[in-house]
Amino acid sequence: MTILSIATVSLAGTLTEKLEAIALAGFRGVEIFEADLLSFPGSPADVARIAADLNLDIITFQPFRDFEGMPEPKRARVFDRAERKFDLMQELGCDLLLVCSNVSPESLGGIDRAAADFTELGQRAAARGIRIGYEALAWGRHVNDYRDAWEIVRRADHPNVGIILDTFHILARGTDLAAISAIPRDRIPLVQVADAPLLDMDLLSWSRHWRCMPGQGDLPLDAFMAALDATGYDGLLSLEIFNDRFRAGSARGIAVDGNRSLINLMDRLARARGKPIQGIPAMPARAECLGVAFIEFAIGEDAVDSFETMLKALGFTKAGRHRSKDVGLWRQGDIHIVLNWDKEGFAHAHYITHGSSVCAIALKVADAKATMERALGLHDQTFAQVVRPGELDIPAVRGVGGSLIYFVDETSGLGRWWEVDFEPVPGAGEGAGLATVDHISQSMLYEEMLSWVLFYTSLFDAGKGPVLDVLDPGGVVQSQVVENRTGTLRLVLNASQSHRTLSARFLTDFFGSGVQHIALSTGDIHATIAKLEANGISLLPIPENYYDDLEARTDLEPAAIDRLKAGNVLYDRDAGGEFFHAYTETLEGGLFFEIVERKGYSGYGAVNAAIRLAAQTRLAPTVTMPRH
Ligand SMILES: O=C(O)c1ccc(O)c(O)c1
Ligand SMILES: [Mg+2]
Repeated sequence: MTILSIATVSLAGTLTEKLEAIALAGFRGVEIFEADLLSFPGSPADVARIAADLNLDIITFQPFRDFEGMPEPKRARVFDRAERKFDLMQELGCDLLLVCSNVSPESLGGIDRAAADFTELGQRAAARGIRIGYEALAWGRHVNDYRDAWEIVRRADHPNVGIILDTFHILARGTDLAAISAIPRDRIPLVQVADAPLLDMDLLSWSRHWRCMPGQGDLPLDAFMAALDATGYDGLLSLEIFNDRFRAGSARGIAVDGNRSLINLMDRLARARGKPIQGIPAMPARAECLGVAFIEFAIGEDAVDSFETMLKALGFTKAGRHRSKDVGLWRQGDIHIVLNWDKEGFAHAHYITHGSSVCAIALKVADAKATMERALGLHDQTFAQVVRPGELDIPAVRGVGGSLIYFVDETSGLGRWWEVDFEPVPGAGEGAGLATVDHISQSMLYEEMLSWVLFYTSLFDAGKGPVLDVLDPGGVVQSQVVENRTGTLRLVLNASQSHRTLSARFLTDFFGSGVQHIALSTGDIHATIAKLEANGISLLPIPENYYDDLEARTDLEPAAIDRLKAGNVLYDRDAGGEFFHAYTETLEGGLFFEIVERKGYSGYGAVNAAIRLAAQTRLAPTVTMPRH
């Protein structure tokens, strides 16, 4: 049966905090890193007790370094050191020692020499009821390939000596996976799992700082899992993630992410092979997002007038009044905006914490119940509040910054949410040509970004784009897209390590992560902008220099450039077509809208982001409006 585990090195905190977070996140096993034990103010037996109380198995003690191929007299000393660690492991109640391949310049190569060392270590370990797992580090001095490690283990020919496969070391070097299926599964005591973004850097730094949870990076983990599955392996799967951000994050949050990432990985494998995996509960497939049903703003009573005025100016019409609460529904094209200033319930709590802001996003899915089931299976945080008679109970999970993501579908009646909850308000305005929500951009803490990438891509049938660096006058902002193939789910996640970027200042002003901008689509950006301007909406002014450069680097006619300039419209193009976009000036609270027109284009205008950020910074250099 598959047992999920994690190495203590993956998390922040003291050893006790780590163990508690690991147990709470649903892991059954833990790998104790030596450094965590050395800094623990108690005996190994104390650690064993804490783990037992938490119902955690200490599956491995690691790493044991620079063992094989040492010349005498070092060789004798290495065996003495191993015996000391066996003592410690017995106290710890752990029977598997991870030996990683030797990196010492003093070590001698030679497969038979290494094999002989492992035979002897196996004999000594067996006398203590201990097993040895040999792992090839990608930067090992003589052994850096799992195929060589396996040959050594095979020749050592001792039942207590096996091979530990670590996805990072194998995939980072692009090692061929075919040889995995030739390893008997009972010779693999442990498989360590880690992902990583593709980076052009030395293997050691890449491994020690940039590993991440499966699904957060770019390594071909599905191919590895398929090769491993061919051996029939169904034992321990342990996350071993060296990552600077995770070490600075919350142990509990990162541990939950880890568990979620493994469940998601195994769910992918189960689907690929068409057979469930023992020990991993089956769950519905990733949900297809069919679009944004509505965006809900929690606002103060005193802000209702100004918000409604702004929505009107953007071309929205009041379409409904909530039957029992201070909530209004506004509509334009297929865009629905809910304004909530009720004094009770979730929205109010959100307003108290964050000020006027987006408190919920409702997404259309094929089956809301199945989506919720998957969310539960992934340990996503579900949400429920008191539902008054006559109101719909819309299933929801917690999203970025404590906001909600609602799921509505067409099959369960949830799709008619507005008819149930709202009294229609007659009359329709002419609108400004805005048709759909194109994308939603969320700003968050740098440490959170990978968590939300995993959250979205494990729950929804969506992928992630590359991490882009965007220059803000106050620093660098990292930007990553989460989107599905049809473009019905498009999110842009932003975070920065500087405190002076617009994205970071949004977090400070807003008391947390959240929606910073909403992009609305139009079929004719020039007509839409003319309407908005006539309605008194100020668009973000774009400097002349931008248009001079655009003229120099594109084949756009001068008249077309003049038109863009007049409307403060930015331009981009890709293989699919053209993109036009403009921004409203920033509203109270740091939120703004983007107006976009896509003509076959599938990106987000990232080349223009620095221009936009500089323009916004010029308009709002340091002070922001009070929020309450
Ligand atoms: O970076 C290291 O030294 C190291 C140690 C132990 C491991 O299991 C590993 O994968 C890497
Ligand atoms: Mg490892």
